[in-house]
Amino acid sequence: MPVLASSPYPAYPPFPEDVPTHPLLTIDYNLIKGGDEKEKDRLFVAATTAGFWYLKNHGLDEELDEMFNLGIQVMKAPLPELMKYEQGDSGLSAGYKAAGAYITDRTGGKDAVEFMNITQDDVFAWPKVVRCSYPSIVEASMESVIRPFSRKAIDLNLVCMDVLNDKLGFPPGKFRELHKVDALSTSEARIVRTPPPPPGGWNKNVALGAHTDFGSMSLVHNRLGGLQVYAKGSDRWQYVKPLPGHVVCNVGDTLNILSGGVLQSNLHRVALPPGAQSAFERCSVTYFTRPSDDVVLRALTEDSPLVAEAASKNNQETGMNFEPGVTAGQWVARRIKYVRVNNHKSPEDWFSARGTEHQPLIT
Ligand SMILES: O=C(O)CCC(=O)C(=O)O
Ligand SMILES: [Fe+2]
Repeated sequence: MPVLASSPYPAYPPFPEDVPTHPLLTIDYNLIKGGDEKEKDRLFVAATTAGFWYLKNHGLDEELDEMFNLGIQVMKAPLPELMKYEQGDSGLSAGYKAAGAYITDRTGGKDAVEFMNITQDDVFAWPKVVRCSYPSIVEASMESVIRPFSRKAIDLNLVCMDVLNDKLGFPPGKFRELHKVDALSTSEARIVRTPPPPPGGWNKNVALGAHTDFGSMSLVHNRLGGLQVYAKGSDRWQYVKPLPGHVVCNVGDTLNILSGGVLQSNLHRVALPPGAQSAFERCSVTYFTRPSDDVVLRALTEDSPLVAEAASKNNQETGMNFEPGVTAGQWVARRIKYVRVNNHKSPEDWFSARGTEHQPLIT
C-alpha cells in the first residue's frame, strides 16, 4: 500500500513528566491472537476495571499513518465545504461535525473539536451511498486508505470482543452475531482535529466534553496528549499518555449494558494537551465498533450466569437499568442528538444526552 507523504507536522514536544497520568495495562495483540490465556486474562482485567488499555503489536501502524495524514488533509478544506457534509441535528452520526456544535456541560458550554465520521456502511458499500456522501478527498481515499484501515480496525475490535465474550461465559461468537459487518450499524471511522486553543483558552479548557463512548469498543490513535480519563473510584482527571506503536482501546456503553455492567464503559474527555504540547493542533484517528442498529439493548442474562448475577447486583446497588428498552441504533441517535448545541434548551437536556456515565455531573 502506498504510504502518503510523511506527516506535515513538526516533531512534538515531549509529554511532560509532571502531569498526572492513568496507568493503563498494556495488552499484546499478537499474544491474544495466538490464544495466550494469561494475556486474555489481562485483557479481561483491563476491560472490567479501567475499561481502557493500551494495545501493542496491533499491526495497524501503516494504516493509522495513512488515516492520520488523510485527516490532516481533509480538515484543511474550507469550512463552508465541510459544512455541506454536516451530520445535522436529528441524531445521525455519519458526516462532519463542526467545532462548537456539541455541548460540553450542563450550562451549554461549546466544544472545540471538529471531526469527520465515515460510517462502516458507506465504507464497504462505496461507491454506493448508504448514509451520506463525503468530501471528494474522502471518497477518493475510500478504497485505498479508509477501507483497509476499517477492515483491520474492525478485526482488532472483534478479536478483543471475542476474548471478552468467552470470559463472560457467552456462547462462542455471541458478540460477533450482534456486530455483523454487513448489517446496518453506526460503526464508523473518525478523524478528529482540535486546533490550538485561543489566547483565553477553551471553555474550562475542555475540547470534547466528558462522555462514555456510545458503542461497544473504540480504538484510538493519537500522538499528542489531551485524552483524559476519570476512573471509577477516582476523584480527578488523569491524562492517558500517547505511546508510540500503541493504540488506546476502550469499552463503550453497549458492551456495558450487554454484560450487565461487568465490562466498564469509562468517563473520558479531551482536554488541553499538557505543557508545551498545548501550542499544537491535535489530531486523532478512531474506530468505533457498535452493535447492528436493530440489536435490542439488554443484559444478556440468559446467556451467562455471571452476567445475570452482575446485572441484578448492579441494578440493586446503583439503580443502573440494564434494559433501557431501545435498540442500539436508537441509543446512539439519542446520545448524539442531545449533545448538539441546537437541541440544548435547558440544563436538564444534558441528561438526555447521557449514557452509562457513572458520574453524570463530572465535566
Ligand atoms: O481524541 C481522542 O483522543 C479521543 C476522542 C474521543 O473520545 C471520541 O471521539 O469519542
Ligand atoms: Fe470517546
